[in-house]
Amino acid sequence: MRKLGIIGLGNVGALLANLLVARQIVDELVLIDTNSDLAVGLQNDLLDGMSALAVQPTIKVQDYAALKDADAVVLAIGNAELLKEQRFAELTDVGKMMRQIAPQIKQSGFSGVLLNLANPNEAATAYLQYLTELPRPKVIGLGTVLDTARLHRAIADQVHVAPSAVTGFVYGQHDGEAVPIWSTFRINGQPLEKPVMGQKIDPHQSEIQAKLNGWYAIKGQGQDVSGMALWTMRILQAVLSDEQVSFPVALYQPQYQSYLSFAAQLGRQGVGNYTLLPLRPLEEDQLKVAAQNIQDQLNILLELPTED
Ligand SMILES: NC(=O)c1ccc[n+]([C@@H]2O[C@H](COP(=O)([O-])OP(=O)(O)OC[C@H]3O[C@@H](n4cnc5c(N)ncnc54)[C@H](O)[C@@H]3O)[C@@H](O)[C@H]2O)c1
Repeated sequence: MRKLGIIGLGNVGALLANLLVARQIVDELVLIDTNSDLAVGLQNDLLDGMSALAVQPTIKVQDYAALKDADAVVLAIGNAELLKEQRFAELTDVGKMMRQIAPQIKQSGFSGVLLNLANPNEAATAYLQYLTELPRPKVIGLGTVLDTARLHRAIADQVHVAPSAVTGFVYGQHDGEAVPIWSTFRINGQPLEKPVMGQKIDPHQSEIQAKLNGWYAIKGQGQDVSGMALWTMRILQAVLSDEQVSFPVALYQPQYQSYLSFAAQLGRQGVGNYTLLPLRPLEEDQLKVAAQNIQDQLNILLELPTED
């Protein structure tokens, strides 16, 4: 029995619910939003379409208690409108939303994996862990998973290979101090320095192109939710099937004493073994800067006035 919850049913949460149902990777789905009409509307829309599917999950709405035995809960709350102002504009709004949600998650007795999609991702994930008091390995964020996928695609495009032929991680801070760990990047197992079919990779050009591709998504559609929803599905599958595959999610990294995007094996336990690759001194310095930025944002959340 695969049971998942989604809290926040805006652009991201609704798309994710549709994908989970259509791809038939969930048996029970719990949908929650402060806007009850939205939750009931999405439930009815999904139920109308589901008779076309061989596997039909049960869908509950607005029921925190039903999260008790969920394998994972995704937090897709936020305020997409604020993103038009600047990339970290959601910080205090997301903090206030989490304050309202966390006690209800706690009260439900939920003990699965909590996956945060809200931004600023690493700081908000740290705050969520603080509020829910769930064990740190159980509270993760999407982190730099999408930044990593974008960079794989940009590198692959330069030398005309499939993005899946490219491996390597971006660490640090999603949308902020993202740090490509160049020493970990490979194309079909070969380091980036080695030409592919006689063509040499320009890593910095691919970094610029990856950012540009993300910008095109937002400029054209006003949002970049498809990549995010599909990678969220990928993480959920790793958790549900206890895959123990490494992804650069937002997690607590003891070496930096902070939540940070860093690769670790994911499975039903949440974070398993960290993927400890040798980092260059410059990369370590950049990660320290990212950890400090995240801590500064977390401090703002920790100091939010209680009456809000
Ligand atoms: N990591 C990425 O690449 C990436 C990409 C796109 C969006 N995001 C982030 O995902 C989050 C969601 O984005 P979106 O576009 O779906 O936002 P949205 O504004 O469309 O939806 C947010 C939803 O959260 C609900 N909500 C607000 N407070 C709540 C509460 N206390 N309890 C339950 N529900 C509540 C709202 O009613 C709304 O339906 C944002 O933080 C956004 O920045 C991240």
